[in-house]
Amino acid sequence: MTTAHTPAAGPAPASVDAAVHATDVGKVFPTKTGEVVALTGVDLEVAAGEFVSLIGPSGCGKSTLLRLIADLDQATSGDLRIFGKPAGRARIDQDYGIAFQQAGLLPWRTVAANIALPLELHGTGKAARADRVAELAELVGLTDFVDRYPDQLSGGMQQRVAIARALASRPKLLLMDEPFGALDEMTREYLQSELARIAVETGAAVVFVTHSIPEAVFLSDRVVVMSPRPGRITDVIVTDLGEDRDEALRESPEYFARVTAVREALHGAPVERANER
Ligand SMILES: Nc1ncnc2c1ncn2[C@@H]1O[C@H](COP(=O)(O)OP(=O)(O)OP(=O)(O)O)[C@@H](O)[C@H]1O
Repeated sequence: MTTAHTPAAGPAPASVDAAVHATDVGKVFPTKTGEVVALTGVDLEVAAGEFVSLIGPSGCGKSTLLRLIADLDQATSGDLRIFGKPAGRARIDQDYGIAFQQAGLLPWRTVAANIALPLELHGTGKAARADRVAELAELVGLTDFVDRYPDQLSGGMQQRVAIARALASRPKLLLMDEPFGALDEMTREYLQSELARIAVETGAAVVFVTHSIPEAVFLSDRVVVMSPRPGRITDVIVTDLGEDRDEALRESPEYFARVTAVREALHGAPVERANER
């Protein structure tokens, strides 16, 4: 098996079906002490149903890129399309769901009512909402907890509620910024397995920001490596690990080889290109 690298530079071919299509995207923040170039020359295409992680040192622009995709901020230059639309249009159409490190649940609402929130905002009727909430609670393994309140749940369970809420409107794209960053290692690995299963079951594409190399490799079809000052993509590693992201994978030589490849790409060391031998 080979570890394939694709060059970070050069615009990807346009595809209307792509979940995300970024061409030469840049973001500059004006500050009192001068301009901060948070992103420059970002070319990235995330195919429908593809799981892509963004990894890199603090300040390399991972969250900024995710925020641009989510229409929480605007690019200074370049072109960004979500399923062929501008990010603002995709937001209105609820084409994507969002889950961040803080689950961000409403404490006065039950689990069911938190999951139902996007459906309420979308004007979904009560009966259809109840059906969908039951479906989502089952998907994330919280059927017995729908009447609980967030402060009665563990951190891992709260994140599962946040994932269910993000999936409520059946988005074909999930945007996740370190959703498991605050969890203990065992819960984290458990939720990684759950997320891998959910991504396959829903067919949603995922753009996932993380600081963890093993997490990125375990979950992703491709790991996008970024570098700061200015924030940019420096490498893209295809994991080629198939759809079965189970516990056996964590012990496999292929998995360790990809972890090593991402680590070397992050540290800027030349990685032996198996496909160029
Ligand atoms: N609103 C802002 N105003 C000014 N500078 C900003 C703003 N948001 C981000 N930046 C700067 O842009 C750069 C990229 O920040 P960003 O948060 O995207 O990095 P990151 O890779 O997600 O970092 P971390 O891993 O620490 O979360 C940093 O230099 C940061 O200081």
